[in-house]
Amino acid sequence: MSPASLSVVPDRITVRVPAKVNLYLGVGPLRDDGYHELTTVFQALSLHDDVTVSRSAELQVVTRGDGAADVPADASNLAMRAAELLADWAGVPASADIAIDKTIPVAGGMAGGSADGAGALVALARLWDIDIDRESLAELAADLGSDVPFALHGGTALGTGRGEKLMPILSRGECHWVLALAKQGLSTPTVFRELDRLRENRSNGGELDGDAETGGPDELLQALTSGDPTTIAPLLRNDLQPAALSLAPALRRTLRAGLDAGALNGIVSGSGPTCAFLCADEVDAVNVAAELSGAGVARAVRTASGPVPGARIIDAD
Ligand SMILES: C[C@@](CO)(OP(=O)(O)O)[C@H](O)COP(=O)(O)OP(=O)(O)OC[C@H]1O[C@@H](n2ccc(N)nc2=O)[C@H](O)[C@@H]1O
Ligand SMILES: Nc1ncnc2c1ncn2[C@@H]1O[C@H](COP(=O)(O)OP(=O)(O)O)[C@@H](O)[C@H]1O
Repeated sequence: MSPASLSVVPDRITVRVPAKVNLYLGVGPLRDDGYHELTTVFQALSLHDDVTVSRSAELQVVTRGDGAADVPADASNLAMRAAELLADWAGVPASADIAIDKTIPVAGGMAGGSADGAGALVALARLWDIDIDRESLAELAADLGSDVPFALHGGTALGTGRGEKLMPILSRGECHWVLALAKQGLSTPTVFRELDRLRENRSNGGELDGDAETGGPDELLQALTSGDPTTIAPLLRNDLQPAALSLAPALRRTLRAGLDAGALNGIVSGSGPTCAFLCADEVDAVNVAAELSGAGVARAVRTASGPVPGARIIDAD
């Protein structure tokens, strides 16, 4: 046997996967399949979950770290669903121990569950020695959830369809963020439903705060090529924000506190309730984070930067 054919498949693999923030989230009408048509600009952030897989006779998952108690340990865990989906695709038995180390807030609008699904796909493809091309992996990811393909992709990308169709975006420099984590999560489908309700209300003569009829993300895409945070900041937009604020009104105070602390701009991250503040540079981000912590408007405050790469193996033995 030649040395090459002895190529070793590791028994234990760790994949690191980033959280995301939507710099732009345009929500179109509700489709017949229950999803909304989106135009979104994702950025992957330096806040991550680590997914470690190792050999086992069964398939099981354990979650540790921030919010672990709120993550299901059964077949509904996105990492377990990823394992079943990949095993099915490859025709191999779905057996592995999966350990998730969470830093991404659960139900926080930062795609933590999606990150774990993407991480499990990448880690298990290696553990089970499955030869799968990027395109097929992205298709499996899209089956798991609208945000999962971006967790594989990372960087900065334009998402269309229900968010699963991706195009990389040219962006220069680094964005420095402060993240205000909330005590309680928000359910993504509930927030989309609330937006539909508010829009229905508006069409009957009511007002929908912050749902301005503006153009697409072209100006933001242009600003991202300049890499200047002061140009990017006023172009941040999230159509889900009025719905998240309607369900969690206390977030208005959080957003105000971030601006008072010196952030260039603040938005609800995706379906919320995490609030993301763009800062001028790393030093400003540390100062804003310190002041925001003191304001008592968040469960925890973190700093993060982006863009960072998507799901990648960081350890294998
Ligand atoms: C809102 C966003 C913005 O990036 O992320 P989060 O803030 O939740 O992380 C995403 O669209 C969430 O993506 P993801 O969390 O993968 O959602 P999915 O599992 O695909 O869908 C969960 C539910 O959200 C609603 N949904 C999701 C995506 C979409 N384009 N339209 C929708 O209406 C549907 O009710 C769907 O049944
Ligand atoms: N591995 C996982 N990590 C976090 N949540 C998960 C996971 N698997 C399933 N879930 C479920 O998905 C829901 C949404 O979680 P998450 O992806 O963290 O939030 P969001 O969709 O707001 O970004 C959670 O409330 C939880 O019930």
